[in-house]
Amino acid sequence: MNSLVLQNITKIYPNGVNALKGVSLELGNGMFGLLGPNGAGKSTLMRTIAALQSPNEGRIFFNGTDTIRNPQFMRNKLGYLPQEFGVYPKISAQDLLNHIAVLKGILNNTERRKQVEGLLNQTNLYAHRKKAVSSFSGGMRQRFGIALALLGNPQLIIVDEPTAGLDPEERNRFHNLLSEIGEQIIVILSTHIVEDVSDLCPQMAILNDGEIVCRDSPKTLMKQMQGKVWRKTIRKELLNQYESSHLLISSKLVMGERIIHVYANEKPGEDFYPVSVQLEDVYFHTLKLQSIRKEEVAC
Ligand SMILES: Nc1ncnc2c1ncn2[C@@H]1O[C@H](COP(=O)(O)OP(=O)(O)OP(=O)(O)O)[C@@H](O)[C@H]1O
Repeated sequence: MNSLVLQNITKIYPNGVNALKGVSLELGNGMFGLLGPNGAGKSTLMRTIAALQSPNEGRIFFNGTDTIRNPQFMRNKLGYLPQEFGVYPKISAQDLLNHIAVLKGILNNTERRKQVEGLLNQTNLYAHRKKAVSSFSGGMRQRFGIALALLGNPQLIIVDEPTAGLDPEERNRFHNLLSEIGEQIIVILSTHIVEDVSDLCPQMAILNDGEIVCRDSPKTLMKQMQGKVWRKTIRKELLNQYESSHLLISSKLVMGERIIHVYANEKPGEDFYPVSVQLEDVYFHTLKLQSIRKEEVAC
């Protein structure tokens, strides 16, 4: 069993942005979802875990080794699929994988060929192995990114915003791929897409404004809110009114109708109906409570 322990990670960029404010987390094998809005600090945290940048304070242990003091230990064990890959060279998928495998220290030809072919198969790219990665679709690039990340049998995989921009079919394929690899090692999935976490991750945390504001299993979090989320269809001009009189956690258009979800211990009024709680309710409720707390502190 692998273990990743973060203790009190703080990151302040040179421009003064305090992107992480004392983040502590403990993870074991399996898929872990790190959910948070844009700017919450997810990529900063992923880059810090990946030993691509140092925190100002705090410690990180992977399988007992301090990886801030010994970043190479982490780099040898890590597969990282960053949010943006930059520009791919115009060489074939197979050649690029082969090249990176050499850089990762897989020098034995037979072993390298076996890994490269295995990964092209696993990511469903074998038929496209001779094509340039620069000609791949978004979904194929993401799967190729996973193949790159898996070279060298890493013990920890970090995927940062992997499904943004993928169509539903590619997203599904990508999910299947991730869940296949997620059992024997630690996989951290950093995303602002709630469904990615609810579909894939038995454990999760919400990061908001540089702080972990909740950490549990999606199941437990949803269960805690069961019976306390209510739905109502309203006229759109009444939205502000409901916002000031209820703890409104979300409002969206469904087939042209404005549907609101509110949090309340008891039925909050006429025409409200109980909702089968989804992770999205947990997420928006958590963010809403945070913003209320911040407003109270500011007053
Ligand atoms: N290199 C940097 N220098 C200065 N500030 C930065 C740098 N990288 C990120 N930030 C700032 O740190 C905060 C957290 O950014 P980060 O990219 O980690 O968040 P995120 O949750 O990954 O968001 P997104 O999903 O939009 O990428 C933001 O305010 C961002 O502007």
